[in-house]
Amino acid sequence: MTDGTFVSPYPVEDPQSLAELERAQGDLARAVGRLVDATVRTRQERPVLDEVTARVDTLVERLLEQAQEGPLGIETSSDGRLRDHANPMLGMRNPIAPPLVMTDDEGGVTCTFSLGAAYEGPPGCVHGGFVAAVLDQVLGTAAARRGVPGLTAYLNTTYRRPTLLGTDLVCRGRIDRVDGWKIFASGEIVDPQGEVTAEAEALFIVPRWAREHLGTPTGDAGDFAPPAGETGVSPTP
Ligand SMILES: CCCCCCCC(=O)SCCNC(=O)CCNC(=O)[C@H](O)C(C)(C)COP(=O)(O)OP(=O)(O)OC[C@H]1O[C@@H](n2cnc3c(N)ncnc32)[C@H](O)[C@@H]1OP(=O)(O)O
Repeated sequence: MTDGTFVSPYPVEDPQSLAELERAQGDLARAVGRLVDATVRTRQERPVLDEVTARVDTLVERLLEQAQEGPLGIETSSDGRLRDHANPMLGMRNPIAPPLVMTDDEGGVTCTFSLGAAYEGPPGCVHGGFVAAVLDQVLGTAAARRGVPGLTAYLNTTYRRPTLLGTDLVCRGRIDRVDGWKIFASGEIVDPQGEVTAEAEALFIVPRWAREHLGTPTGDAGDFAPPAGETGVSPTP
C-alpha cells in the first residue's frame, strides 16, 4: 500500500534501451509463467525434480544479485507512463499475471483472458478467489479509466456456474454511478457459450490521502474527464 508518494521517476533519456529492457523483463515473466505451469503439471520424479530445483535456486540467486528491497509500487517514467509492472493481474513483469488484456468500450472495459492449471480451484475450474480478482481488476480499471482510480471498498461476487480453465473468457466492466469520490461499477465473466459464469458489483473509493492529486470530483459518471495521458494517480492494488 502506498502512502501517497506515487512518483518514482524512471528516466527515459534513451527510449530504445528502456523498450529493450521492458521487452526482456516481459520475456522473463512469460518464461517463469511457463515454469509455474510446468511445475504444477509435471509428472517427472526424482532425481529430475531435485536437479531442476537446484537449477532454479541458482537462477533465483542470479536475479537477486541486483534486486529491489521491497515491492515495486507504482513507478512513473519520465515520459509520463505509469509502470504498474508488478500487478498480479496484468503486470508485465509478474509471471502469475494471466495477463488480462483490456480494451476500452462503450461505458467501460472489456478483457479477454484464459487461465491454466496454476489457477485451479474445483477440478478443471478457476479458483473462486481468482475469479473475484479478475472482476476486481476489470471493474477497477473501468473506474480508473473514467478518472476515478479508487481502491476497492467492496466487491460482491456471485458465482453462477463453474468458470472453466483453458477456455477463452471475456470479462466486461462498466460504470453504473459516480458520487463524488465513490464510483459504483458492475461486470461479469462470460464463457465461450455466452453464459455468465460470475458477476460482481463493486464500489471503488479514492482514499482521502489521494484526493488532492486528482482535483475536484463531480456528480456523475459522464462528468469525468479521463486522466491526462494516463498519468494520474493509480492505486497499488
Ligand atoms: C487500475 C487500477 C485497478 C485496481 C483494481 C484492484 C483494486 C484493489 O484491489 S484495491 C485493494 C483492496 N482494497 C483496499 O485495500 C481498500 C482498503 N480501504 C481503504 O483504503 C479505505 O477504507 C477506502 C479507500 C475504501 C475508503 O477511503 P477513506 O479515505 O477511508 O474514505 P472515507 O472518506 O472514510 O469515506 C468516503 C465515503 O465512502 C464511504 N465508504 C467508505 N468505505 C466504505 C465501504 N467499505 N462500503 C461502503 N461505503 C464506504 C464512506 O461512508 C464515505 O461516504 P460519504 O462520502 O457519503 O460520507
